[in-house]
Amino acid sequence: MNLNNKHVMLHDMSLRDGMHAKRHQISLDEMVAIATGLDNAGMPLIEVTHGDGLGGTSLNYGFPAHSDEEYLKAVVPKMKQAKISALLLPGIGTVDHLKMARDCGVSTIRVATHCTEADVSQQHISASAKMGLDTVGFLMMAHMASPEKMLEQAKLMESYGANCIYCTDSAGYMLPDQVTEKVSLLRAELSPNTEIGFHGHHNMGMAIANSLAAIEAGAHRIDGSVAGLGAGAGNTPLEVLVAVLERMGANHGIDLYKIMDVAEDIVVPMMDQPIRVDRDALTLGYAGVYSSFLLFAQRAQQKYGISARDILVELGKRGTVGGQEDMIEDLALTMAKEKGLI
Ligand SMILES: C[C@H](O)CC(=O)C(=O)O
Ligand SMILES: [Mn+2]
Repeated sequence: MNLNNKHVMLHDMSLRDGMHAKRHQISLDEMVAIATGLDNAGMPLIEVTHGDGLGGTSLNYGFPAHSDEEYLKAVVPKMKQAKISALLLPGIGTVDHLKMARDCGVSTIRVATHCTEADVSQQHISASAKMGLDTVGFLMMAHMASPEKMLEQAKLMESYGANCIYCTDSAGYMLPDQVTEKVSLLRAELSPNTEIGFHGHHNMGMAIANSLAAIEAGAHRIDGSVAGLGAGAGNTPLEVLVAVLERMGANHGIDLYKIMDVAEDIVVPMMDQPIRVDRDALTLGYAGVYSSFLLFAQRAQQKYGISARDILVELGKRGTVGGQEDMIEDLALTMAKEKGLI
């Protein structure tokens, strides 16, 4: 693989996907400390919001320590060079949330839908594009759609005004060949002005390999998080990816030692649990389950005595997708009844 002189734009997820791993309880001081460290290390783009995007605060998704607005107002003014992005899932976030984020100084809006439901993104993508924001279409659970289906959905998002389309491996299920197939088709068939991005999860230990495959196939924006702070076994660990890109001669613009220090000195000490490929996280990847279901399944295990692994396998069989968090407890309850545990 030759990535020599390839230009890669890294996008940090610690303060958004990492919110899942922290049950949305990151403090304002922690947010500012991580964002400032990343800014100093040269990170060009940092995502800040509830784990489920703008407006995610709810019983279904979890109540955060602070509102999106409080987080954004704390972080944005402290940035010297980094820009801030916000995620928005139609049905959770509204156009009012989008305006609030713009008013707080957010430069990039990423509108996320399940990989076969891009048509629900029209209102938010066009509103963001009309506001002149960097507008990204984020196709989640990409392993559940064929490359052709992904392309069809990506074209919809492009037609609504997105200037970048993401292939999002929400379940950490994909293998490098599948990433290559999907990203190459998007790169070949979308407008040359439309950027391609890749968002990986490390549930099968493939996040670095998948990110490299995506870059080789034409992706320019690559998501990851410091020390992997993110849902499931975490996102692509950025300090590791930076070291690999450095060795491969790619242009990433990040100071390796500075990002290593953010990982080791700030992020790892604030983790509630080690973020690693343990048996539950591995099950997410193996069974193709949405990474943010991990802690929900583990809580259901505590409550009903059914192993998180069994719950996750069943969720995979049923083809559950993001937004169906309420089904996890329901399923655990049914399984516990069937086993005579309650
Ligand atoms: C709302 C999700 O956490 C978005 C994401 O990061 C993914 O699908 O992966
Ligand atoms: Mn994710």
